[in-house]
Order: sequence, then structure tokens, then C-alpha cells
Amino acid sequence: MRGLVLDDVAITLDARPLVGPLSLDVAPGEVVTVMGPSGSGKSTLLAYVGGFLAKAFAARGRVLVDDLDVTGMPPEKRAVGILFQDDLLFPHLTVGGNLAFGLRAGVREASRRRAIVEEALAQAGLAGFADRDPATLSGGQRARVALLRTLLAEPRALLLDEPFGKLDAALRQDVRAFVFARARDRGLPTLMVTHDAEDARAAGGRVVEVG
Ligand SMILES: Nc1ncnc2c1ncn2[C@@H]1O[C@H](COP(=O)(O)OP(=O)(O)OP(=O)(O)O)[C@@H](O)[C@H]1O
Repeated sequence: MRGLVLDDVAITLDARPLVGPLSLDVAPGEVVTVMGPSGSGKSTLLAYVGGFLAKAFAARGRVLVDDLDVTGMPPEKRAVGILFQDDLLFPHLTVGGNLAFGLRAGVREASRRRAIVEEALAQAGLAGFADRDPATLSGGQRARVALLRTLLAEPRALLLDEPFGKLDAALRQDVRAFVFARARDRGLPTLMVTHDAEDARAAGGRVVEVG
């Protein structure tokens, strides 16, 4: 099936069960929320799906993206995009430079890269921001640029780890709507970790409890 599939995933830490066993199908465009107490393994689960689980953990189970079994693959081969709360933009690059960094390597020609970056900014209401220093952006603008950077790599699934955690309530609503709309437009199956019940409600999909 198209989408993101977790098949009988179980993660242990020091031989003690931490997450799962968990099986879950996330449909294209669906946002499934992962909730649970602090330390219950929410970020660890995302790390497993993204392919960057720390060595301290052991895991079993499979991860499939659009029917492709990515379980043994390194993160860069999985086509899974990730957005963290602390997604810092590179301070030594312009906004456009940050976005070009996310652009997949297949697009080589400089003018084409520039055009893609400018189109992405325009669609996000940030036309003309390409040459700005990231330090001059508001928190909401930075969050949008971080999401655009993730999306320019053309992922086939999206992982969100407390992506709105640092934004105040009004901005949070705004950025959240932006992120969910992009996930839906692109038909990206999305797993979102949050502590915030309002985030879960806004996602409108299923909630999976861990821990
Ligand atoms: N690299 C690591 N090595 C060893 N243990 C780790 C490592 N990273 C996390 N842990 C431990 O694994 C457990 C799960 O951590 P994780 O970050 O997945 O929880 P979480 O549910 O995301 O928590 P929070 O809601 O506080 O972010 C915790 O006990 C944590 O201390």
C-alpha cells in the first residue's frame, strides 16, 4: 500500500521493552499523532522510522515507505523527511542557501535551483526572502523555512517531533495549519510527536499512545 507502514515494531533499551510491539498504517496525507509520558520512547520511535536509532537501543520490526522496505537503509536513502522542534537553520547561509541545502542533489543547474527555492518561498508567503539572513526572521517564518527545507528533499513520509514546541499559541496554530496543509497537499503520511492535545485535535487523525 502507499503510505507509511510500521510492522510489528518493538524497541528495547538495556533489554527492557520501551516501545511496542506496534503495527500502524499511515495513509498518504494522514497525520497520526504519537503521545505518551516523557521518556516513553516517542522520539526513539521516530528515530527508528527515520533510520537513526542510537546504539543503546535494539529494535525489531519493519518500516515500509510506499511499499518499499526501508528497514535496513541509512536515513538518506529512506525518503523520510524530519522536522524537529530545534530545527535550526544554518546561520552562515541565507534563507535561500538553507533551502538549496535541502534540495535533492539531482537538481544541479544553479538557475533551476534558484527558481525552485523562490517558488517554494512564494508558496509559503515568503516571496523575496531568499537573500535574508535567517537571524532576521521571526519564529514562525523560521519554522516555515525549516519545513520547506525538509519538503524540498521530496520525502515520501514526514516525521514531526514537537515541531511547534517553541511557538506561542497564536503562531503555533498558524504554523501547524501550514504544516498539515503541506502534508495533505503532497499526500505525505505523517507521524507527529506532541505533548499538546490541541496539536492532536488539529491533526484530526488517529492518536497512538506509547508508554
Ligand atoms: N542516545 C540514547 N542512549 C541511551 N538512552 C537514551 C538515548 N536517547 C534517549 N534515551 C532514553 O530512552 C528513553 C526514551 O527517550 P525518548 O527521547 O524517546 O522519550 P520521549 O517519549 O520522546 O520523551 P520526551 O517526551 O521527554 O521528549 C528515555 O529513558 C531516555 O533517557
